[in-house]
Order: sequence, then C-alpha cells, then structure tokens
Amino acid sequence: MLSLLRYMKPFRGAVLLVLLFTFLQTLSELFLPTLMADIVDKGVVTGDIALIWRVGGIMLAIAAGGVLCSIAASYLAARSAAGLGKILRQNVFSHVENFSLQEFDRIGTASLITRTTNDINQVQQVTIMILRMLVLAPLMCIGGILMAVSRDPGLTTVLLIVLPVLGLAIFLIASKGIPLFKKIQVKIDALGRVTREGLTGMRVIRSFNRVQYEENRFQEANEDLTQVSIRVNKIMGAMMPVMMLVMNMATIAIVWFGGARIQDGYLQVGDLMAFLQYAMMIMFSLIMLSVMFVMIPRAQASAVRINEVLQMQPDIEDPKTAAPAQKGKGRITFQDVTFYYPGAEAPALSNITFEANPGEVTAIIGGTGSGKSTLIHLIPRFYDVTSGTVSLDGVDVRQLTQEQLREAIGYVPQKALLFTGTIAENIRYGKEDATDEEVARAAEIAQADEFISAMEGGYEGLITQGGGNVSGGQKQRLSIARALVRRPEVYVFDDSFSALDFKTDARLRAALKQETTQSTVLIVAQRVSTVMEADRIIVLEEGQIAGIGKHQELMETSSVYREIVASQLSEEEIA
Ligand SMILES: Nc1ncnc2c1ncn2[C@@H]1O[C@H](COP(=O)(O)OP(=O)(O)OP(=O)(O)O)[C@@H](O)[C@H]1O
Repeated sequence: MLSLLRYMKPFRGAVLLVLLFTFLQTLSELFLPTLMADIVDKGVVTGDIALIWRVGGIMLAIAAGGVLCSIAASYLAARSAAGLGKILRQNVFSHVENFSLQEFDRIGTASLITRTTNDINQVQQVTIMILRMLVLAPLMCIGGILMAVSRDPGLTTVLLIVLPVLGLAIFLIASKGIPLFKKIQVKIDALGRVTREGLTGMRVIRSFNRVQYEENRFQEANEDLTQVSIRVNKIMGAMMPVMMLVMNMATIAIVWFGGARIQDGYLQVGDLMAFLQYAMMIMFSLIMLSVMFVMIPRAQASAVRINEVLQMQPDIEDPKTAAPAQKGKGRITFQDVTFYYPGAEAPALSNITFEANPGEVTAIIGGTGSGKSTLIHLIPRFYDVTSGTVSLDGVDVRQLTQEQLREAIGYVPQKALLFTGTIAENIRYGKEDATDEEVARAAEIAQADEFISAMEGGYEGLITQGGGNVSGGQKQRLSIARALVRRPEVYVFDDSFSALDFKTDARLRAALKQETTQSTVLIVAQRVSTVMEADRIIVLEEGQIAGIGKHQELMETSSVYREIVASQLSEEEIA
C-alpha cells in the first residue's frame, strides 16, 4: 500500500491541507466539552447569564469552524484519492499494454480487469479514510485522555479498565475478519472469469445447450462470493453492537462513580459532563482506529495485486541501443530457431531454418498443433525465441525497437478481431492517416468492397462490439484490409483465408499477388489450394520442418506433404 502512495505526489499540497484541516477540526472538538463545563459550572450554577451567552457564542463559533474544517478536509481527501485512482488506473493500463503474451497468459485477462477496476477502487476508498483518520483518531484519543485527566484524574481509573476491554474486543473481531477480506478479492476474480466466458462465449454456449451449465457455474461463483461476504459482514456487524455495549457500560460506570465523586466534593457537574464526552471521544477514536486496521489489510490485499502487475517486467523489451532505423526490403530469416512455451517440457518449435524473401510468397502448412501460429508469432516478437535468431533484413528482431519492427509488418491474426467503430476506422487502424482512396483500395484487394457498399452507411457503417454484426468471412476480409492499408514490407497471414469460400479465396490471392510484388508474404494455411502456388512451402510436423520447397518438389520428396495433399485434393487437382 505504501509503495502505491508514491503516486500521491501530485496531490502533496492537498494532502497537507487535509492534515491541517483535520488537526484544526480535532482541536475544536476537543475544546467544546471544556467550554460546556464552564457554562454549567460557572454560568448555570451561579446564574451568570452573561457568561452563558458569551461562552455559548464562543462554542458556536468554534463548532462552526470545526464543521468548515471537516468539510474542507473531506472534500480535499476525496479529490486526492480520486486523483490517485485515476493515475493508478492509467499506469496499470499503460503498463499492461506493454506486456508480451506471456504476461497475459500468467495473470489472466479477467484478473487484469478486476485489478484495474475493483482493486484500485478499494485502494481509493481506503485512501480517503486514511487521510481523514490518520490525524483525527490518534489526536482525538491522546487529546481526549489528557483532557479527561485534567477534569478528574481519579475518574480516569474507569477508562483504565474499559479501554483494554474495548481493545481486546476489536482485536478478536478484526483478526477473524481480515483474512476473509483477502479471500473476497480472489472470489471476485473467479466471478469475473466466469462472467467473461459466459458472455463472450454466448453463441457456443447456446448451440451446445450449455446455458443451464453456465448458469450453474455462475451461480456457484456468485454463491461463493456471497457466502464469504456474508461471513465478513456478520463478523464486522458484530463489531458495532459490541462497541456500543462497552461504551454504554462505560457511561453507566462514569456516571455512577462520577456521581459519588460530586457528592464527595471532588468534582463538579459540568466537569462530569465534559468527562463523559471525552470518554466517548476516546472510545470513538479507538473504533475509528479499529475500522482503519480492518480496512487497511483489505486495501493491502488489493495493493499487492496492483503492485504485482506494475512490477511485472515485460519479458519482451526494447534493446538499450536499437539498430538504426532503415527502410529495408523485408527479408525474414529464421536461423536454427527453437522455442519453448514457458513451463513446457517439449519445444513447440525446433531447429527451424528458412528464409522468406521480398517478392515471394512463403507458405507454412501442417496439421493442427504443428506449430504454425507459434512460428509466425516469433516474427513480430509476440514471444522471443529460446535459441537461434529471427531476423528482418539481416538484423536480429531483438535488436530493433518493437515499434520499428512492427511498423514493417502487416499482421492478420487467425481470429479476426474488429473494434467498435466504423468500417473505415477499423481499416485505418492499420494506418492512421490513410486517405479515403487508400482505405477503399485496401478493401478492394481484400474483396471487401462489395459487402461494404451493400452495408447500411457503407464505409461509415458501424461495427458493433467485437464485430458481432459482420460474418466471419467479412471480419477476416476487413482485418486483411487493415493490414493491406499500411503497405508494409512483410505480410503475415495466420490462417486468414479459412473463412472464405474457394472463389473469394482465389480472387483475393490473385489481387494480393499484384499488390505484394515487392513484399515478403508469409501465409499460414490449412488448405493445400491456398499454398500450392507459393514460391516456397514449409511443411511443419510437431514443431519441425518436415519438408521445404515448391509444390511439385514436395510432392516428390515429402511424404508428410503428400499425405496432406491426398487428404484434400482429388486426383485431377493433384495432377
Ligand atoms: N500460449 C501457449 N502456451 C503454451 N502452449 C501453447 C500456447 N499456444 C500454443 N501452445 C502449444 O504449442 C503447440 C503449437 O501450437 P500452434 O498454435 O502454433 O499450432 P498451429 O499449427 O498454429 O495449430 P492450428 O492450425 O490448430 O492453429 C501446440 O501443441 C499448443 O498446445
């Protein structure tokens, strides 16, 4: 928690004012009972009306000042805490944006969302409380004790008995509640995960009639969270009545013994009234402190989770001194590349060596799980190689900044992803300053212009969240257009034609061929017809190259390739 407070720096002035105003507010509250005692003992008892008016007026002024200080302190504390929340959310989000896929795999998207929202909220709430109570509670407690002793040291014995009892009760309750607060955050994560899967996977859930199953899963996570929350609240709920009981008993004891002391002439009525108020203040300040001690560990659990994200060093970083920027041709070279996913025992890729040249199409084919996507994920450095090198125009990709590298690449993912916004905005995602002509031309090559024109609004037509209002094939074509509009040196298509019918696939590849005469094109595909005409076909099997060459060569030399071809094409097509 403390380490997060460094983000409070911009609000240093406001925090100092909060402390100052709270200090003044506490002083005013500590002063009021003494004045009241004066009114009773010196005014009411002696019938001095003028003194009652005068001291009453002073009391009113001090009380008003206290209220103003309290309002100002609360306002500034809330503002500073809200500012802290904003800065934290911004920092976490920006930091996460730099994560490689490994860090995402490690923490999980649902947990990252909870940490950016709910956890930061917890810290924000507790910061307000700490700012307000940090000065108020201890000052009120110590000041109250001093003032009480100054009224009647003898009566203070009652407090010596009551306060430890109160402290013990607080300790017992808090020690039961605090561990449960930590549990709550984990349960919120779990609920977030189920909710996310349930909502994003709605189509699959419905088609497999798993609605009831998902509802049960949600109910289980929800019930789990509810039960822990109820347990915490039961324990914390017990806190108030126990405190009130102790406080009421203390009041009775003070009045009882105080009455006796008044009779014996040690104490005046006004003093007893003031003493009672100070005793209340002391006990309230203890309750405030206890609430703080309960809330801080709760926020601490959240702070640890936020810090975990902030301190996580992305595995993939830019080199300290990047290779000089140069506009190359886009030659991609894999030199003896081996790659293990973190924690995996077997490599996903081993000893991969090949070169993909500008003006050529290099296709990668292989069974599912053979490592095709993994291989091309190494080019834009979504992951780094375990050994060997991947280079762009002879420069190791690790020597380039991620921006330099990715600027040279037009990547079309296996699972097409669109953003909420217009069609044109989605295509322009590839090149912010693309002209309308460039956008239209990219769409034309991607065979998307026809369906765009047919859509309501054309290029200004809206894509709903996640691209829900376009078909799978249309989504793929828009994400191809997004890559085409940047006219990069290297095109990487990860199984990006799979949702297209054969005719559209062929038309698109023909248009692409004309567009990419100068570029390096890498195509991952399952269909032989998509790769047959490639200049180089790499056949992958279990992460290794099982053959490399043109279609005809591979038909003669690679049994794996022949098997794939035989499973997809008829005799005439093969011939
Ligand atoms: N994030 C990951 N963490 C751990 N292992 C992974 C991860 N992604 C893929 N793998 C493993 O690496 C291997 C290769 O996966 P990859 O996605 O590269 O296959 P692919 O050839 O592209 O398959 P497909 O054609 O089905 O997309 C698989 O065995 C898979 O289980």
